[in-house]
Amino acid sequence: MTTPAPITDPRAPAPTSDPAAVAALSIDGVSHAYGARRALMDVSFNVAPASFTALLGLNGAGKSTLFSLITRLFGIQSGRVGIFGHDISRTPGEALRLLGVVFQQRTLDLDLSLTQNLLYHAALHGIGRREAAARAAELLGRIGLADRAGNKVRDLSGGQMRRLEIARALLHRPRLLLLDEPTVGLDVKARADIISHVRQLVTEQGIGVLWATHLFDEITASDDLVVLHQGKVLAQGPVARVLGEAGAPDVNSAFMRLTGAQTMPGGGA
Ligand SMILES: Nc1ncnc2c1ncn2[C@@H]1O[C@H](COP(=O)(O)OP(=O)(O)OP(=O)(O)O)[C@@H](O)[C@H]1O
Repeated sequence: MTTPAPITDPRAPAPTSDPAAVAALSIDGVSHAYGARRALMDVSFNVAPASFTALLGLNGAGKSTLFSLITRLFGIQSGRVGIFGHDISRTPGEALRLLGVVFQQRTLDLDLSLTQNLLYHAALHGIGRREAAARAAELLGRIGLADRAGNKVRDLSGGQMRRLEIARALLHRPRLLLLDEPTVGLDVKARADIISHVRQLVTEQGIGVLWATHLFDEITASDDLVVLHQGKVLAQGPVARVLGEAGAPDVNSAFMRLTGAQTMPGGGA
């Protein structure tokens, strides 16, 4: 992959005297219920710009529900979600323009080429065809798939499809990227490639990342961590602080102590 150029998007939020003061994502007192089933209870946390925040939780913790609220698939029942200070309920256009998403389920059209998938998505964002073609070519180069541009997506491996989905999520140059368990079903090498690619987006382009996972080994000491369990945030902050507060030597043990779990969500599978 080539070194990406920094993004200079005129639609990025106006700089403030302290840009770090504006969270890439702010979740403030968000609750959600499916009928009588309460999926999220008073969830609050922030994702800083240029940070990698891991949202760690077992199946059913509420991660996908939270993503559905942030992306406005579901209406917000209570609480507030902001993206770079834009309330997603009150100014959704401004907020969503700054957001890129990779959903848990693949959403590529398998019978279209890689380029066609990207151009289709760019058109949905109102990006002109010439500009879209240039961005698509650049992004395919970055994910090492330039030589496959005209191939059908059906012929890609699972890891290559994921990389293409990440490229697609970046086409409109978002400043915040959400990924919902993006390495599920991938082999060890493909997982490592995806994680290192996304970490590069943080360090080289300043993108704020929220990475939902149930796998401890995807989390590193320099990350921010949110532990979500049965719809509640049990701990949050830099990994070192969470470990200190839990009195645990590693994320695995901290998770066990915080949740009282007897079995672990997985560390390497
Ligand atoms: N459409 C729905 N109708 C009713 N209950 C739902 C619905 N979607 C999710 N739930 C419930 O809400 C809770 C949170 O589920 P959610 O899918 O958000 O968790 P998750 O952490 O993303 O887990 P997974 O990784 O398995 O998707 C679970 O108890 C789940 O059964």
